[in-house]
Amino acid sequence: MVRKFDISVPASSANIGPGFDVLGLALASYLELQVVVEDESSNEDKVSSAQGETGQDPHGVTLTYSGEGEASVPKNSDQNLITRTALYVLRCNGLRTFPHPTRIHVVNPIPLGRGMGSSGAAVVGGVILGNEIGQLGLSKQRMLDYCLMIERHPDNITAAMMGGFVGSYLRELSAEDTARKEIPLSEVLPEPAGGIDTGLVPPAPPMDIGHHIKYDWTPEIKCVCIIPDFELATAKARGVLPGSYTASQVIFNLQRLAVLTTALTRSPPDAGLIFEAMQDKIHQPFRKNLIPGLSDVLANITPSTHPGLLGICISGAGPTILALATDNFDSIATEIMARINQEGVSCKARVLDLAYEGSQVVEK
Ligand SMILES: Nc1ncnc2c1ncn2[C@@H]1O[C@H](COP(=O)(O)OP(=O)(O)O)[C@@H](O)[C@H]1O
Ligand SMILES: N[C@@H](CCOP(=O)(O)O)C(=O)O
Repeated sequence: MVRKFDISVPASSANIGPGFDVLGLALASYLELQVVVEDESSNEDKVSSAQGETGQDPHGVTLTYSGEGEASVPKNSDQNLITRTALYVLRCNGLRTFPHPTRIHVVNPIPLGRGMGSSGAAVVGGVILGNEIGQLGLSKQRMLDYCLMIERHPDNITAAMMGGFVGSYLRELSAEDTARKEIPLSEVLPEPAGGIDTGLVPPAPPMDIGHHIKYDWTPEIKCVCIIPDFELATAKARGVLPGSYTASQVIFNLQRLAVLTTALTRSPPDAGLIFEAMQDKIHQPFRKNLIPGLSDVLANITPSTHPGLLGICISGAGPTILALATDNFDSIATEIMARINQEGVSCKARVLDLAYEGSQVVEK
């Protein structure tokens, strides 16, 4: 029996200024996994026979790619983030490998390492892939737990899984569950073992790690994404943040966060309110120097210089810059790009709507 299905997962923009590790917007640009499973009955330990037949992939998966990351991402199923994540989900649920043969074609429009949630989308796609391949029947809420074992900040993951404009937090866990959540990534996603199945069962996630709420969104607001032509690993951009903050820095952000989540639901949006509510003291001041031209952009492009603009922030960990706007999208993008170009960095712009629905599986 042949089963064919597509999984689509939206890009995302996290933080939106003051909501560091809290707010996420799902963006209408989708990572797509086109999956063909030719024999669903063979999901047993067939690692060695699969290896023998394909001669290449340790799990007998044919993984092909087009789009962003085509040249650079690993195509081996035990190295690729999407398939490693799916293997993690399968192994937590008593299945050792993919059914053989499995073919996966990835179409990826989300640029890697730019702050548009490429790794979050890959992790969400991988968890959904594991759920579908293993026919596990996990709910989206339970799948979020698996995602959060791999990417520990809930903002991108929740937006990519659930869609829309979301706020999320990680639940405080019991001592026992905290220990399980802190398990090193290498144990959750074991390093490639050259196809040798050690039989180890990875730690399953605690139940209900992340909670979220989906806010309304004013549909006339679009996301103008200015994407510089260089990668900034999220780990590096988290590495420049301080270990502690003053009360005034924290209060500054809390005040704005409380206003911003409702301000973005009102029509017509109040540009003066939103612009100020998108200011931040928790991450942007420390990351600014990693993005040439950003200080200039933040200081000089405002709703009074550019009607239609509502606010500007770093998208996720950067280097993409996110401008929320209701009008004049092209002129806002051109002005931001010019200031980044002045620093010798080229960039491109994309104007995106919100992805209201989040991740989806479509049977073919
Ligand atoms: N579609 C994908 N397939 C495989 N790996 C991916 C994919 N997308 C992202 N990754 C992995 O995630 C890394 C980028 O993650 P990260 O630094 O968090 O940036 P981003 O802001 O884009 O999420 C890539 O270098 C790659 O290792
Ligand atoms: N809250 C995180 C978000 C990272 O998003 P990404 O799209 O850059 O992976 C952070 O700011 O570090």
